[in-house]
Amino acid sequence: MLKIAIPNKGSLSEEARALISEAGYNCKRYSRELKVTDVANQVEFIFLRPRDIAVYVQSGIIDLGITGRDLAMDSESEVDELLPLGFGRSSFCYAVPEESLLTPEGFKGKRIATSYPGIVSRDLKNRNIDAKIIKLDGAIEISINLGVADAIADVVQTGRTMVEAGLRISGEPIMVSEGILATRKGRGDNLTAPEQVFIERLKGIVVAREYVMVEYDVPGDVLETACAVTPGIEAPTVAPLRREGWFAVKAMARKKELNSIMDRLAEVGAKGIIVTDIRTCRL
Ligand SMILES: Nc1ncnc2c1ncn2[C@@H]1O[C@H](COP(=O)(O)OP(=O)(O)OP(=O)(O)O)[C@@H](O)[C@H]1O
Ligand SMILES: O=P(O)(O)OC[C@H]1O[C@H](OP(=O)(O)OP(=O)(O)O)[C@H](O)[C@@H]1O
Ligand SMILES: [Mg+2]
Repeated sequence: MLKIAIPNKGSLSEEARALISEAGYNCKRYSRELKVTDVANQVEFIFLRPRDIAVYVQSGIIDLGITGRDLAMDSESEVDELLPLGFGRSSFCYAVPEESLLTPEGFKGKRIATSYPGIVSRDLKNRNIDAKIIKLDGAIEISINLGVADAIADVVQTGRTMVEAGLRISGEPIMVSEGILATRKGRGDNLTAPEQVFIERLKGIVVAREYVMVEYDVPGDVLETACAVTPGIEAPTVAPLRREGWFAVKAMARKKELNSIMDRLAEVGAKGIIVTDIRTCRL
């Protein structure tokens, strides 16, 4: 039976379960079960600490796992990223007190607090800087205030926690992260049929979340201009309207470009522009 690990708590947990349910699998926990078996799909979902998932995946005990790219990197496990999942997006950054001029280049001999010692020690090594890493479990932002560190390295999403702690980001982000689907290193070209089905279903949803379906009516003389605004994936669908010289156009478009696309369509004379979400897709 296919064994898939899901974070049992933390930022990735809820979205991972929602994605898997949307893909037609049953991973519903009623209380604190460590495993849920989806008999119909022959999959065993195992609930693990997100930080441990890459370690299990590397060993081959678990076939596939959802974790954070930063957590996988920190654990120094030998895993391959099969699919970025589009949630749990964050940057991993150094920060120092707002008034401090300290930059990562000046970290020699300083104390850096983090819960990601693997990432930080590797980064400091790349920079050829000898600093002391203080390993803490959480609430990293307060550590400078409490006097145990001179700088920190932590996850930044909105940046609110850092600002509230009176800190500012120092230097470029060390890495950007999001939830990922991982497998043991080198297995990527050698996946079983049930694993491929699982990946394709997840990919369908992850891609669909980035796109919308745009439909509109347009007069023939500006059809080409409008199609250039919504080229779709292959090409837009164009059908004649029951109105002389008018056409209906339908195409997928990137969600983040949507408002500018609508502005441009309206400008060229498109009417009845309708946008709908796509739940899942196979491109
Ligand atoms: N505020 C956040 N927004 C988005 N992603 C986040 C956020 N905080 C942590 N992450 C991501 O979630 C993963 C860490 O999950 P983990 O469960 O270990 O920490 P957590 O969400 O801080 O949970 P907890 O602190 O409750 O243990 C990492 O991949 C990290 O980049
Ligand atoms: O940039 P922001 O939007 O403020 O989010 C980032 C914060 O969120 C997480 O903390 P969490 O709430 O999980 O607490 P923790 O530090 O104890 O892990 C992370 O460790 C940062 O502290
Ligand atoms: Mg946390």
